[in-house]
Amino acid sequence: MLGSSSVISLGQIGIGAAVVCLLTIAYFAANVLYNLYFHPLRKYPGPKLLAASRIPYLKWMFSGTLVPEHRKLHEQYGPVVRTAPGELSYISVEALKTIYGHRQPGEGFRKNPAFFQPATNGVHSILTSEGDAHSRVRRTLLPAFSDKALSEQQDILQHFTGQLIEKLGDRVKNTGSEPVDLFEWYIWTTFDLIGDLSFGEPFNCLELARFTEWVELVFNAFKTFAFVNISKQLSPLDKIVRLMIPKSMKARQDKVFNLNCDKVDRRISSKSDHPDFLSYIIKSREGVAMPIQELYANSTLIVLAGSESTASGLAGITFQLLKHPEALKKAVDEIRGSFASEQDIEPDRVKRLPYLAAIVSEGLRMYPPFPEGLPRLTPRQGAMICGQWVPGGTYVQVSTHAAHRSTTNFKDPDVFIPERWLGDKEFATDNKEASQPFSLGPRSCIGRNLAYLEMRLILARMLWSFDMHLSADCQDWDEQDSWIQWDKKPLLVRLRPVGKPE
Ligand code: HEM
Repeated sequence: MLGSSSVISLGQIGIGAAVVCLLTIAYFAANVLYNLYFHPLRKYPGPKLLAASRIPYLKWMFSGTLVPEHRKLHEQYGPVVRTAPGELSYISVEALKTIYGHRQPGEGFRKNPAFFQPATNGVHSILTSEGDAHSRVRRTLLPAFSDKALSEQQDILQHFTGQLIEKLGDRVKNTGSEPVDLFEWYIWTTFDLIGDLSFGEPFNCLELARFTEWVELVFNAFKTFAFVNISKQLSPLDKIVRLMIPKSMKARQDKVFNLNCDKVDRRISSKSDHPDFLSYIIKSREGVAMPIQELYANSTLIVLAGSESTASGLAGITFQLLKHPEALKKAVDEIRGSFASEQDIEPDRVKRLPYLAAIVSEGLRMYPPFPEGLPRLTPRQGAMICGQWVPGGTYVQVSTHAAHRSTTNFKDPDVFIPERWLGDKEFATDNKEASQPFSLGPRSCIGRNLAYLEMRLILARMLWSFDMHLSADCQDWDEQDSWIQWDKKPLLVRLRPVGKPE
């Protein structure tokens, strides 16, 4: 009796499981059919596989190959491609202006909330806040990035650039022609600088010529964000996937955040007049110009946003320059011909060197530090993009690298030609506005002028002080995967102090 009832119940379980399986298959099949034949984006060009399901897109995100895949898609399908069931990618200037440009009345293009999470204390930073909250934070932070602030911060920039040159000089003296990993040295410099500008104290990477604990903890933070983003898109399995993220990762995030809070507290109580970012936010009469929890969130974000990105840009520009001897010679001639001594290489003067400006623009076009698109959601009421209607709630983006490397925007897009930024007639048809490494509009990079100045000053002093040769095994250095930022490899370069015989 007992045996037969358990057989029946096993049978019932089997039937139940089969029904669940069939229903799941039917749900997915109906979803695929809807995506292909009834979805409002069905008429947009793109491969059927991408229109049917988001899985191939997530696979590219996971494997770090979004950048080359987007480029291939735009080469095959044109300026707009349906890259997932509810997602469109663009490469034109018109799309850039519509999606990221200044807000029209009404609800604009929001950052995709699935991708942008608040800081560890649950408070949104400038990067993740929206609407009026974002405008208020941006207004409060802007004085710290103004021209006036930048000119007051020049000594700090000079100090760390000088330290980089001095330490590299010592290193070359001790190890001779052994190549150095310039990316590593650039990142130590930009971290020290951003630490000093954010908290009034550097991270001491240059001093010790290595990553210090704090920097090691936050280096590659964007890679972690990329994997959290992927997990969030696997709904309804996202909760299970997130359970698989090691607890140590969360503990690491908390530790960094708490260390930052201590640094901010120390800086506020120091009452120092060091011209760092906080000095423009701490007002002696009114106290601090934003709630303290918001200040913690923003200080942490600024260190993350302003360190690896600038080092990445510097490494990309140096790589291109060393691969192109003619451009390198012109840059060296301009720098060594413009100054009488190293002390004369001042931020105000490097800003006026046209060839240096052109190599920075061209280097960032070829190797934008954030090469993927910046995802946005269309407003609820929908929007016209490039003359075509896009329904509300659609994911849209301009794929940065694909736009920078498209023949519809640039002649010979894969060739490093600084002259295209100097009015060379051969490149008169270039669509220069399509190169936007800092994005544009109200959410564009607030640290753009600082980053430009930092990169120009460091490059000028490197080219003044050293003859540089790219190591033979780094000729394909820029072939890299990406998880929000490039997954950088060591940039091995042999340095010889100028004037020193081989
Ligand atoms: C070459 C170096 C840099 C590049 C290529 C770069 C690029 C960008 C891009 C593309 C965005 C837009 C992000 C989005 O829309 O989601 C952005 C935003 C931002 N960047 Fe940068 N950045 C660089 C350096 C810096 C520096 C040095 C700082 C500060 C010290 C900084 C601070 C910020 C902040 C605070 C935002 C958020 C702005 C907002 O949402 O209003 N960045 N950056």
